[in-house]
Amino acid sequence: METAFQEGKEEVISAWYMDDSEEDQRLPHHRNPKQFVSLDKLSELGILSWRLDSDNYENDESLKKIREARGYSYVDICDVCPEKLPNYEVKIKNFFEEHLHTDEEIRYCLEGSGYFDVRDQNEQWIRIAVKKGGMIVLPAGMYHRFTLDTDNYIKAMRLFVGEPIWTPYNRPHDHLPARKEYLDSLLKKGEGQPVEAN
Ligand SMILES: CSCCC(=O)/C(O)=C/O
Ligand SMILES: [Fe+2]
Repeated sequence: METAFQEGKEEVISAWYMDDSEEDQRLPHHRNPKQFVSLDKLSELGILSWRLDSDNYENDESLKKIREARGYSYVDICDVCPEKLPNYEVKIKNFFEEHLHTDEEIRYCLEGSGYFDVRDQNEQWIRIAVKKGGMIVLPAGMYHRFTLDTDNYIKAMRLFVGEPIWTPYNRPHDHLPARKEYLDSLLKKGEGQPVEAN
């Protein structure tokens, strides 16, 4: 099974700190100079990632192993683009509201691309670009948001343990047990304390 980063192959998952401009959410929003974020840093924040063979997702042993190991019994596929997603404008607006879920958010990009934005331990936005073949898991209780990029299309597999619960809890929902458990997990990894600026 491949990690999301493979030497010599195009990255299917990359991440960077965002600027704070109000420009179109679909733009990359790099800082100047660019400040990339490693997959190790994402993993410290509780985010898992893999590179998978999206042309063979129906018979992919690596995907089967991940599903078995993590109990991802539910799968569906959703197209996010103006032509295919009913109620597109409302949904796109809702995806980009900062929110959390009480379960993991598991997405596997089969075609197209998109941005998942998360916050680091200092509340700074990190933009995670997911392309064809990239699969990510955002932990339960982690605030995040999603937007398409300027290509305006993603075909994503959504996975879940058991019957899916898609409810987004818009920020602030800090009293939820899932939020507390997420913050505790960061503390245990030594990631919970804000880093003092010099
Ligand atoms: C790429 S799937 C659409 C985004 C989504 O389902 C979600 O919950 C974003 O936070
Ligand atoms: Fe979400």
